Amino acid sequence: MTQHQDSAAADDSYRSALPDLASRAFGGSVGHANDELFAERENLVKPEEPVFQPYSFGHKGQIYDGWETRRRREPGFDHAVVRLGLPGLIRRLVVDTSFFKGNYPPKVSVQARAAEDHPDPAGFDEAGWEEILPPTPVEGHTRNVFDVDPEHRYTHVRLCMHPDGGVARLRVHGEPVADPRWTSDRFDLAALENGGTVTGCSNMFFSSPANLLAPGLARVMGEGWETSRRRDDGNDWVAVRLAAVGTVDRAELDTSHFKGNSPGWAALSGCDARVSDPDDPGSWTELLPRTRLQPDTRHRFRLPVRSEVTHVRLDVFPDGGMARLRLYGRAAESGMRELAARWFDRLPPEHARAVLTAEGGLDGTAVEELLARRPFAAGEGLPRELWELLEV
Ligand SMILES: NC(=O)NC(NC(N)=O)C(=O)[O-]
Repeated sequence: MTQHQDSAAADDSYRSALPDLASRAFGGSVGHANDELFAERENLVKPEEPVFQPYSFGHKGQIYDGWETRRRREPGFDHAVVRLGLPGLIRRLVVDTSFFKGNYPPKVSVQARAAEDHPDPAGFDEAGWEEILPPTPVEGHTRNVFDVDPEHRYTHVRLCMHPDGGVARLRVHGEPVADPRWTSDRFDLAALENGGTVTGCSNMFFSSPANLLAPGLARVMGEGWETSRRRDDGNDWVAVRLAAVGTVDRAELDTSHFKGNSPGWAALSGCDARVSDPDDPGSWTELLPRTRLQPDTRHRFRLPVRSEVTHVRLDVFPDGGMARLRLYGRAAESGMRELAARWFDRLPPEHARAVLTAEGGLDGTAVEELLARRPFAAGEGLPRELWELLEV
């Protein structure tokens, strides 16, 4: 684990660019806290930055935009359980104590676990938590950043304050890992929740291109991707690595909320990085020719070209903003095997045993043999027998 504060954290561009798996914007939820007398646990995962108004008192005391417990008079620690909106590999924790100056916790710790189905977070047994950040001192009114590298795919995290106090936000940056049992024949190969990721863009002055791949509809312009006004002859673009190699046959280009700043036109192209270099402009094939767009509209296009691609590039002309980009299609068999292996390899052993026994009906010996064969992602992907067993 490495701990640092803002400026050093910004240097690690890989971790900085990862989505916040806990964010409410992706469906994260704080399902349980042992105490929240001063300020509600739900504030922990709000996507917006915390705010503070001095001398604002409610019935319980000063109002804080965070999770705050009462002063503890007995031994112990306070804890809040977050269900990740996007289960995945956790790579950075941000314990943001903004505005908590005389009431921040001297130490925090974080545990994680992987749960099947939808258990009540108040009923989790103590034994199922794996520690990903041991009790560690934090500063008040500070974004306390911890880079971590746990091996497993987790669905829940627990923030502990030792012994008590208040935290404004908990950010859990990481790589989403899709559960292949929830993909269908045709699915959105670009979606963040399926494992799609932005690999580059020309400009992100007003808002991040990662928003294009977020679940659901954008509620406001700020929840999409917006570039600054271009004053040259070029055009803006974003490149996406798909969740799996496959063919894209439908695209949705959603300019909702972009009324005075929608692009005039857009085009899509694809590249198969298994056989050609995405950095070479000659590697890209047209999927959707340059097409007129309307402001504030969910455009749907059928794409005639059906070659297998690993990356898709959206060009907008000349600049502007877009709420969502959806790229529906079919994963190639090799792509699906790899996607499934990425998930299976990272299941904590107990979770993998539960999945194989419940869904696959395998006996104990067969289960242990399969676990001993991990990792599958480095080779051919998840073997067909397992694939069929799990009805992926
Ligand atoms: N002035 C305070 O912030 N006091 C207390 N907290 C709230 N929210 O009033 C406390 O004791 O931690």
